[in-house]
Amino acid sequence: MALIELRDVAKAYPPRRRGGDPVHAVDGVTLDVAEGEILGIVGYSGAGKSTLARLINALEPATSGSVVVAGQDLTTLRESELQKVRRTIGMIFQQFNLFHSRTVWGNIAYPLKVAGISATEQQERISELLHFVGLADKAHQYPEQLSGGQKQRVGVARALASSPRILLADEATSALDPETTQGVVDLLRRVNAEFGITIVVITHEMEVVKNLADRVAVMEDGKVVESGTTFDLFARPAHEVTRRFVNTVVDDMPPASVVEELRKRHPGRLVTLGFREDSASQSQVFGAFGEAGVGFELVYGGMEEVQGKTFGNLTVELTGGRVDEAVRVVSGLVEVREVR
Ligand SMILES: Nc1ncnc2c1ncn2[C@@H]1O[C@H](COP(=O)(O)OP(=O)(O)OP(=O)(O)O)[C@@H](O)[C@H]1O
Repeated sequence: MALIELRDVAKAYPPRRRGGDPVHAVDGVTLDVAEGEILGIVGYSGAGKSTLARLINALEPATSGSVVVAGQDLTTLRESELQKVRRTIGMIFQQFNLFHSRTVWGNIAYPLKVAGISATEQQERISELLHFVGLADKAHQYPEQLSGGQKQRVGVARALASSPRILLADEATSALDPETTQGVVDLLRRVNAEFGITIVVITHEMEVVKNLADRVAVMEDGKVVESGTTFDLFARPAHEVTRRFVNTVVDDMPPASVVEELRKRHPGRLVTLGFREDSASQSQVFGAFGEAGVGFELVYGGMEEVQGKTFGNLTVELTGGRVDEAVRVVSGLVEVREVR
């Protein structure tokens, strides 16, 4: 059984104006998150990602459908039972949400105090967590003395303090620069690998999804429009929204503005070759061009690695030789699209 099971879940808010329509923030979502998995939830602003997170961590009730976390159907639980479920879920946020008047130590101690953990145990746990997130030397500093990346590390340590089974990260890296983001992504991978904690990452940053998630669900207008393994989604995005997200980090065909520039320098035939893990290799494809006496030059695109598998879209200029015959042969090996 999955650790999180959403079945036809909907959340509607009252109309914004009197006489208006209700806002369907989440609209019929069915989704499973397996124990130990890292799921990315991607979508533009207003797609319903944060609302879905609030349904999973029992901060709000669903309007309809069922939300089952660790075998418990949240829609049937009393408040005291919901509180227990909330304790199994840690959260980290875009703005870190640290207590500014408490030190790093005090921030991490807070959930432990609330849970009534003894002072000795608190000491031990906090010191362990500080080492884990690499902030042992910052215990007595205040959040304002820390960088964004360090603040988020405190956020992670505080979320882990109560030993959750699930960590929900809501745009947790969106306020950080790319290098710091990668540091937090690496930390979250360790959280998952070393403690087996299931992670749900809500983000609009595809670089984060690419480097962190096992599986991805793409949301639009409150619905999951596409889901699959991270590799499949990146290598073969089916829905328009997915394609737009994937194209922020993976080159597809060159866009019109680039084609115009390419044409000035490359008068030959331009084709985009789509390499996938189960298609032919680059040496087979370029060998076929060579055999037909066709010259080729790479002019746009590149190869990507996702989940340890490579794929990519390479646009090449073909010149001379038996080009039609070569393109026919290569079409049987990889996906070939003409650039016009
Ligand atoms: N408490 C609320 N009351 C009324 N409408 C809400 C409430 N919370 C969210 N909404 C609406 O529900 C829709 C989905 O919002 P949500 O915040 O879940 O989207 P999101 O994908 O997380 O976007 P963002 O990244 O901008 O937060 C939006 O139209 C939003 O205005």
